Amino acid sequence: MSGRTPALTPPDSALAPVRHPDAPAPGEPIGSHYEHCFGCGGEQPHGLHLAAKAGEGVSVTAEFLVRPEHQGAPGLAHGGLLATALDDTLGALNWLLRVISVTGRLETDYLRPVPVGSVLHLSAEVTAVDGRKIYATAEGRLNAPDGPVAVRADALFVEVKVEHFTENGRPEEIRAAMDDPDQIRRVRAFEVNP
Ligand SMILES: CCCCCCCC/C=C\CCCCCCCC(=O)SCCNC(=O)CCNC(=O)[C@H](O)C(C)(C)COP(=O)(O)OP(=O)(O)OC[C@H]1O[C@@H](n2cnc3c(N)ncnc32)[C@H](O)[C@@H]1OP(=O)(O)O
Repeated sequence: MSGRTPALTPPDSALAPVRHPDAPAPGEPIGSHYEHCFGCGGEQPHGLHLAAKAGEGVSVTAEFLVRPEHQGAPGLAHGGLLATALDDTLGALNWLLRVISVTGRLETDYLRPVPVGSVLHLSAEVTAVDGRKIYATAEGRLNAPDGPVAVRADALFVEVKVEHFTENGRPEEIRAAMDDPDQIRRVRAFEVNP
């Protein structure tokens, strides 16, 4: 059973998404937006270590290996964690639009259990843009890009300014991020957005 609520249906005024001219080329790794991100950061020992790549149009793909740390039921991935995988893959779409946005709403369908040891092959694409609202969809397939669909999601991301992070985050982490030249470089990538 799956269906999209009205809040996730783009209005008639919504536009088709436009790939930014400086978006990473199809197949190019996108890299983590923050090394301590639970979804894609390299500095989170129990994190998903999600590795995303740019796709065609305004789309991305990503993979993650389900490890014992990710269990909910014995031998199976936790559902909230699978939502994290979908959410983080959707977040990588920011690099295709060159817009900073955060999840406003995420609706997830769980279609099959995901065993530990599986590789979840994720894909996400922006379907429409209406002002600051970015409508997107994602799915995760078991063990191959054309494997059975285990999870899927519809989402609304909302464009924000960098102050969303600097004004709301805990000062310790904000200071550390500001002192990290790699982090500043990642944020600067968005400042060229027309
Ligand atoms: C030096 C520092 C370094 C910083 C590092 C920067 C690098 C970062 C780069 C890239 C980041 C990528 C991150 C990826 C990680 C994966 C994604 C996540 O997990 S993000 C975390 C989870 N999400 C939140 O924590 C959002 C919490 N919510 C909010 O902050 C606000 O509610 C927000 C921004 C979503 C909206 O608040 P408003 O005040 O700005 O705007 P309003 O007017 O409320 O909404 C705008 C439009 O969106 C609709 N909208 C908002 N929320 C909605 C909802 N839940 N359902 C339906 N529509 C919604 C509204 O109805 C409105 O629509 P109408 O313009 O009136 O047509």
